[in-house]
Amino acid sequence: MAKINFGGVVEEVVTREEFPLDKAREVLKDETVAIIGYGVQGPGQALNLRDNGINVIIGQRKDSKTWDKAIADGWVPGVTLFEIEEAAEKGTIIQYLLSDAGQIALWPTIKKYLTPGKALYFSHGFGITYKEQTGIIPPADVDVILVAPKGSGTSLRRLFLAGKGLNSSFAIHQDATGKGRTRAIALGIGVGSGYLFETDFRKEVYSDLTGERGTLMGAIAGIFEAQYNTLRRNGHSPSEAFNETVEELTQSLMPLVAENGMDWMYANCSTTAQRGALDWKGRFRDATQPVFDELYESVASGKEAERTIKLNSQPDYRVKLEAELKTLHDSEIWQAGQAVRSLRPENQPEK
Ligand SMILES: NC(=O)C1=CN([C@@H]2O[C@H](COP(=O)(O)OP(=O)(O)OC[C@H]3O[C@@H](n4cnc5c(N)ncnc54)[C@H](O)[C@@H]3O)[C@@H](O)[C@H]2O)C=CC1
Ligand SMILES: CC(=O)[C@](C)(O)C(=O)O
Ligand SMILES: [Mg+2]
Ligand SMILES: [Mg+2]
Repeated sequence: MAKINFGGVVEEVVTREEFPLDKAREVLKDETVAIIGYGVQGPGQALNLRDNGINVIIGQRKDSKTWDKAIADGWVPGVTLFEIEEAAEKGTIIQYLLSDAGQIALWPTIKKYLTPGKALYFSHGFGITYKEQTGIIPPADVDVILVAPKGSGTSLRRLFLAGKGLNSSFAIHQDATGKGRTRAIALGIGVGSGYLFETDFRKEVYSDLTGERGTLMGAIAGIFEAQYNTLRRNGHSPSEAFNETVEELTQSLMPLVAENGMDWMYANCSTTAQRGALDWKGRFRDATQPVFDELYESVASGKEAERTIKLNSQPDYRVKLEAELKTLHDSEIWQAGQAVRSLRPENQPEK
């Protein structure tokens, strides 16, 4: 493992340099990787592994939209695309990439195919960590490993095609064969990760649930709405409010942060902006800190898992979820956004 200094803390991580793709191919050459579920992570990981020369098959319900999507992506029924049980039987490594609620529902089925020496792979610490609630307790004679790409399966695939990659965490819950660790790292490299950092299943799920409920998705949407509302209530147009809240952030400022950090983004803004941002940053931190602490507590106590399982296991969960997403879609801020995006130069018809 490479020792890298992360802001003064030295961590041991796996880089693509020390664990190149050739090594991953060598480790996995006799394995059949069965990807169970073809939702968001499934396609991203499966296609990257396939393009990297790993032997991959897909397990997916036949009467589903994603079965057709798998065919469109080049998976062949009876050759590389199977019903879930058949794929689970054929796989030596089972990548369990159903939704977290789906994993609970299908566990009794999948468990049957976990014969000694196989590996069970997750991209989330959820099922194992909250085992009292999920009932997912693998047999002792299989490897139980995790690789969790830090981002959407859609980005995992897009970045791979662009010659880039997302970073992933990896973890070993059980190394029954003694090959578990190498299997996990090889798969992490194979799915197209940037570098890999080690974690455990509990830390993975605690950080993941906090991140997506927090700055990555929940907090950012909430803070967008709050600022947008303030501007609108004070007479600003949707155009002005949206540009000043979202468009400028995604189009101009966050790419600068991604490239070279927050201080560099600040340095490329006016001294007026820098003065104000430095003055207000602490206020926002202090106002949200209690919310983040409450969120972490809700994750660690299992409350978030309980709510997710309960709501996502209801037969009509998709209808309800889609209604909520539609409300978000139809809200003024995101409708204004649609209009703003349509006016981007690259979205204008060529003259
Ligand atoms: N969405 C993402 O980009 C990320 C997801 N993850 C993790 O990866 C895993 C998979 O997540 P997603 O790809 O988002 O899943 P998803 O919500 O897209 O569902 C994946 C598949 O599960 C199938 N499914 C759901 N319930 C089922 C059931 N009862 N029986 C049979 N099939 C069922 C669906 O047909 C779909 O093909 C989860 O553990 C998630 O936390 C990790 C990192 C990012
Ligand atoms: C994309 C990702 O890693 C998330 C936000 O944690 C998820 O989709 O669960
Ligand atoms: Mg995540
Ligand atoms: Mg997540």
